[in-house]
Amino acid sequence: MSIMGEGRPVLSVENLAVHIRTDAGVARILDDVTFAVPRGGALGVVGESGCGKSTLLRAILGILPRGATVPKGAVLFEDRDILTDRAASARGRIGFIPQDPYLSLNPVFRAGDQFLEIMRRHAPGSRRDHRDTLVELFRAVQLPDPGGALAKYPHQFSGGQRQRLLIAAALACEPALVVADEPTTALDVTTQREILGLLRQLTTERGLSLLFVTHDFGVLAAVCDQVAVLYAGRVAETGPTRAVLDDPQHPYARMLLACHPDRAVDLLGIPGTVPAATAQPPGCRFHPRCPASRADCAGVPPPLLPLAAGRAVACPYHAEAMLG
Ligand SMILES: Nc1ncnc2c1ncn2[C@@H]1O[C@H](COP(=O)(O)OP(=O)(O)OP(=O)(O)O)[C@@H](O)[C@H]1O
Repeated sequence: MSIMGEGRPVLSVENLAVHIRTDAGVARILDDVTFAVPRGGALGVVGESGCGKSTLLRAILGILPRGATVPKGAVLFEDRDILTDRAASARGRIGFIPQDPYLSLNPVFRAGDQFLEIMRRHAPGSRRDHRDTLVELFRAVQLPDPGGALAKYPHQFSGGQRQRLLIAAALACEPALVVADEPTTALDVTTQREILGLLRQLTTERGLSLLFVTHDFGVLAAVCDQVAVLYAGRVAETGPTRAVLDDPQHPYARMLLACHPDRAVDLLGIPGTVPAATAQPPGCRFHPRCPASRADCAGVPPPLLPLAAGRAVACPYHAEAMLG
């Protein structure tokens, strides 16, 4: 079922569960996660530290850590399950923008050589074609002296310029989907705003779909038209970003937004903590912290219930909770 938009989504995560065996028991990191990235749209996954954002990205990129199992679910990229269908390998078709531009470039290779090597492996065309594409992309991401940038080493760029380089690299193989992991966390606020504007502009101009992971509602609102709010490895709420931010339905989303309407996501000051992945409570994983919880919230985990206008909420009592 597509809950996010019309037409066939470029990426559909369906009922995904990811477990990792640890010395402390099985970490049930993701459970029944369902959302879709509409073709040409931008979906943000937002949640507190430890809610499973990185694990979700790893599943989508096919790089789950050793010991991880997927007891349930599918990750459909252009209609093929990239978890089980090796031929559906998404390499080159999913561009990835990592969190930290300082750690993500090899310091001993020139920028051009690093990216040309990736393109040699994943993009059709000659080295000359790839060079032309890169220079065009360096111009598109507004790097000074796009031609000269090919010959520079990473330390010769500023932090913001390195993030521009990585955006160019993510677009180099003409991906259908760009996945970004908090790509502006390491940057100052002004540079952050510029990079987010650029990312939004480039993905819109090129008709690309974007999956954006963040812990920051302000960043989410600047980039994404759809949102999935994660809590302890489950989707609490999904829908159009503006509607969810203006009128959240899940008690967790409401409490988060009441704390920090346009800043980082965390529930500091609200009793309890995010449960450890090896000790998830039964039923609704938020119920021990939820002021509206009832006895049956500790029973069966609540599924996402469709609401009007493309929204869905994993709380059968959301309407009553609104009154409380
Ligand atoms: N390899 C692993 N082995 C055991 N537990 C893990 C492993 N990787 C992650 N976890 C646990 O899974 C949960 C989710 O972790 P994950 O890194 O996916 O969250 P996150 O939302 O990306 O957090 P952050 O924003 O802090 O990076 C956490 O409780 C974490 O401790």
